Amino acid sequence: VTDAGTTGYGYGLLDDYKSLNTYYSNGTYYLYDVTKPMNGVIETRTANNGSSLPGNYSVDSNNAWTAYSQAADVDAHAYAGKVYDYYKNTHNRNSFDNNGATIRSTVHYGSNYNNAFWNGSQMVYGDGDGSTFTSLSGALDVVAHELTHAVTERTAGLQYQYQSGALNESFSDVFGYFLDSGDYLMGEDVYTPGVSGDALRSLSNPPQYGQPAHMNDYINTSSDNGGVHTNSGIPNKAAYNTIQSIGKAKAEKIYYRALTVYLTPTSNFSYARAALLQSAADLYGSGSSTYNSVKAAWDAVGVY
Ligand SMILES: O=C(O)[C@H](CCc1ccccc1)CC1(C(=O)N[C@@H](Cc2c[nH]c3ccccc23)C(=O)O)CCCC1
Ligand SMILES: [Zn+2]
Repeated sequence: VTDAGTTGYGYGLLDDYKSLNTYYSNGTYYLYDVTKPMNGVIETRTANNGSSLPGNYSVDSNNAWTAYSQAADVDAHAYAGKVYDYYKNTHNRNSFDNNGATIRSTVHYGSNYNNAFWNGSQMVYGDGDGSTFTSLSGALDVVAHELTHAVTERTAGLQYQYQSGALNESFSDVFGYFLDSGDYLMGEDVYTPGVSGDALRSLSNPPQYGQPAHMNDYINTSSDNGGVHTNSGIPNKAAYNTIQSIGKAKAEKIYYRALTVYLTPTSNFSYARAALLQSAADLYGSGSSTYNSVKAAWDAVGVY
């Protein structure tokens, strides 16, 4: 058999069956998805619990990716494909650069590594320590969060500090919701596997996980790049208010337009309000109920 795109299957971290777009070459199957338009490739690799990137391709002998040790690879690959499809089908964006850039993930990064990140070139996922986290690629909202950092980097370029950094964080959480909109929680599928119902963050109730939900409670700090993972609660709450009043379909159009057309590297919360209002006006009219709902959403968190 010559080299070819193939379809395999496997089980994710929640023991859920997933079909996989794989690649066959010379007796080995790879997590290498060649089904996207304009040669947009999605590839998944493993660091084998080391810390050198990008690591080696995840491989299998028979295209049945059923070993538990492969579950993080299966989820990273399948979820990256889902996020690719979301940006292409909903926003007509072909990968994070809108030019078919290869989407690369590396799983099994580090030892008991309780985090994940976009490093400017690729997504990287730890396996967690089994108590605080399980493998972080096991959550679609986490994968969408990381890939949205790549989109933000190529569009608004929001600097990762203070208010622009909290906006950067918020847009990643909000698009995490757009992908995984069964709840307003962030990371619930991989956070504290031994505890059900908790999460890393909540868009509907940021204070539940130690985040402010109003400008009066903005945290002035230099840690975490100026509290980017804390102060994101304020724009996250505004996004929740917006989604609740106008619905997901309109909200995702407004958020994508603000991110790709109006926001800049130094945009602050007030500028984000203006960018979202302008996007609402562009798409639905400046006197529309949609416009007024976005205005009310930001009034409610004390950002004008
Ligand atoms: O993408 C991001 O914003 C986070 C990237 C964190 C990071 C940055 C630079 C180098 C290494 C890691 C990763 C995620 C995050 O929100 N991390 C938070 C919360 C967190 C996860 N694991 C932790 C361990 C200790 C403390 C905090 C955390 C953080 O790093 O603050 C996003 C979704 C889930 C994990
Ligand atoms: Zn982030």
